[in-house]
Amino acid sequence: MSLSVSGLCRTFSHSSGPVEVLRGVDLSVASGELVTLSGPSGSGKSALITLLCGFDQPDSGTVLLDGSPLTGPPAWSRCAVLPQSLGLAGELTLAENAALPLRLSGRADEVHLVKELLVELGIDELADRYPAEVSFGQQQRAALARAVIAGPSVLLADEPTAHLDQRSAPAAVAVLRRAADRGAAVLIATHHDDVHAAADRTLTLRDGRIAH
Ligand SMILES: Nc1ncnc2c1ncn2[C@@H]1O[C@H](COP(=O)(O)OP(=O)(O)OP(=O)(O)O)[C@@H](O)[C@H]1O
Repeated sequence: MSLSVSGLCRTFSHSSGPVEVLRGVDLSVASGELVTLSGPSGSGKSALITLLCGFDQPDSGTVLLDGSPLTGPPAWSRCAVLPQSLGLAGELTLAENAALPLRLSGRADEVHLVKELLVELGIDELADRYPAEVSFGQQQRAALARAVIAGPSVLLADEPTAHLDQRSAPAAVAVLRRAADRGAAVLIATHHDDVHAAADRTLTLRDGRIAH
């Protein structure tokens, strides 16, 4: 599975008038590739990720998942996302949140994978706590576990190490890298050099387009 984007445009309306944030974004990420997306704050990285996972619709342009046009949020096993807002379910524990993609896709027999992943990310002792009972960085690692647990074909992550310290960030980067090594097309918006260092390529978003 690969991700291919062409001519993606998105303008937001503000009281001061329309703001053209994405002005013809073209990019592709192949299966097995980890690509990082850099760009100044406010350049549209999050807006782009939100379009790529089908949470928002572009004004024009196309998103292809393995050649098929994206028309709305795809199945989690096809395209998983770690959004900046995390979006954990507050009524589920961290372990239940991480296990959700497996349960929703009829793979409850694989929930043992959750424990391994939470150990690797250093949050296994918090497995039975609810999101409101842990720090934002701990929630972020649970959201990362949920994003990778079902082995998605396309993995999108928005600032996945933004709230992690130097002790916990390397494990998160290793989990993202392994997802690519297992065949996912991985696109990560980040400001962090340690994430860029794990990438096969880095793209820069500037003035609404991928800079060349
Ligand atoms: N839903 C929205 N409605 C209106 N404006 C929006 C919306 N989403 C994003 N924007 C605007 O689009 C621009 C890009 O925002 P975005 O969050 O994508 O930037 P970013 O590159 O991810 O920034 P950062 O690195 O700070 O996270 C900003 O000017 C923002 O105000």
